[in-house]
Amino acid sequence: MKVDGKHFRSIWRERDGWAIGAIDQRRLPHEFVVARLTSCEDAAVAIRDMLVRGAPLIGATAAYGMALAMREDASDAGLKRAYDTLVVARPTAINLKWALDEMHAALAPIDPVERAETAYSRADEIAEQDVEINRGIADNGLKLIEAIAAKKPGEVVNLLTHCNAGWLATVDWGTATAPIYLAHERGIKVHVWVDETRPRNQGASLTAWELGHHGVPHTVIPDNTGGHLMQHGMVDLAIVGTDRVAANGDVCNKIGTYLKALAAHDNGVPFYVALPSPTIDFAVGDGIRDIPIEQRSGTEVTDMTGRTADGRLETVRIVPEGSPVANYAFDVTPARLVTGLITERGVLKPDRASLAAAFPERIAAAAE
Ligand SMILES: CSC[C@H]1O[C@H](OP(=O)(O)O)[C@H](O)[C@@H]1O
Repeated sequence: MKVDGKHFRSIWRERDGWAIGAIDQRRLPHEFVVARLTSCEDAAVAIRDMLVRGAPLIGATAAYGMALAMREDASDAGLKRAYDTLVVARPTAINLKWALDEMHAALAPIDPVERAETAYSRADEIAEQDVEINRGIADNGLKLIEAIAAKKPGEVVNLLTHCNAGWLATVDWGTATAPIYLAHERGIKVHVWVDETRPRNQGASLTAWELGHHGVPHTVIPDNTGGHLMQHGMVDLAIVGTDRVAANGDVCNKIGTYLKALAAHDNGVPFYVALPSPTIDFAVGDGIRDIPIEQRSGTEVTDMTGRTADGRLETVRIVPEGSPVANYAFDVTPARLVTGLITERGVLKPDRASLAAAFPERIAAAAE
């Protein structure tokens, strides 16, 4: 999307045709730094350390990581090593394994001499497919915003989102933000309550940054504010992203999503989840039981990094030395709390039958 009027994507193939450029999201919002990935290991570290993050972008990065790997070693052993290196970079977003399986399916059957070129072509396809899918999510989610706007002509449609499911979490457009950007571009008055999303602050640092640079009105709020806003009729619609949707419609997303869904359910606020179909894991029948929840370093909770009054970036500790810390990166919202799933093929009920009807080819693949 736009950064000060200039169009950017979150990841791209460099002009040299082989290195990969990506926005280093750890440096935002204070610095706009572009990283250059030149090896499979670079791609794996970028995913693990959250230089890139967000389920679809993790998938695209892994795809390009396989392409970088094929430049290094296109043998069968090299292909397996690349897959095994990348697949463990982060455990929760299913897009990582989905992309690697897509790349493996394209590369394993062919002559190693053809693998590097084929890998870059398939990775490009995965990236372009993400943009196209998210544009479809925008169209389908826009209808929900338009329906609310029609009931309150001339007034602002107030949305709430959690974490960053914006264009920074994908190759472009975002998932939860895609309908918001399209509504804004269509002249609908929207305003977004942006959950700061402790401990990594993806909302405060990333969603606020991208909405601001695209000119979308928004307000950053502490994570615990959403319920109060919903009680007072200040949220018309909640839209979040997801890292994995189980076949039964359970939704895994950034920690705190479940609590927001409970508040929305209690206050009759529509709670939608926006996702591209690669985020659906038909192999998982029960999200709460089966989806692995990543636990990250405690320093993400004990420390905070920000800009000092004189412009320096500093990290400070906010938790007493010696206090134990737990850092669960995701939680699972049961399908019963989800109003609908906004996908590229329409807005679906969060249940097995609806997902299978919309994506029969994915059911067949999961059964193989
Ligand atoms: C469109 S997927 C975005 C999804 O990914 C985020 O997690 P992380 O920043 O740890 O990669 C968060 O769960 C978002 O909803």
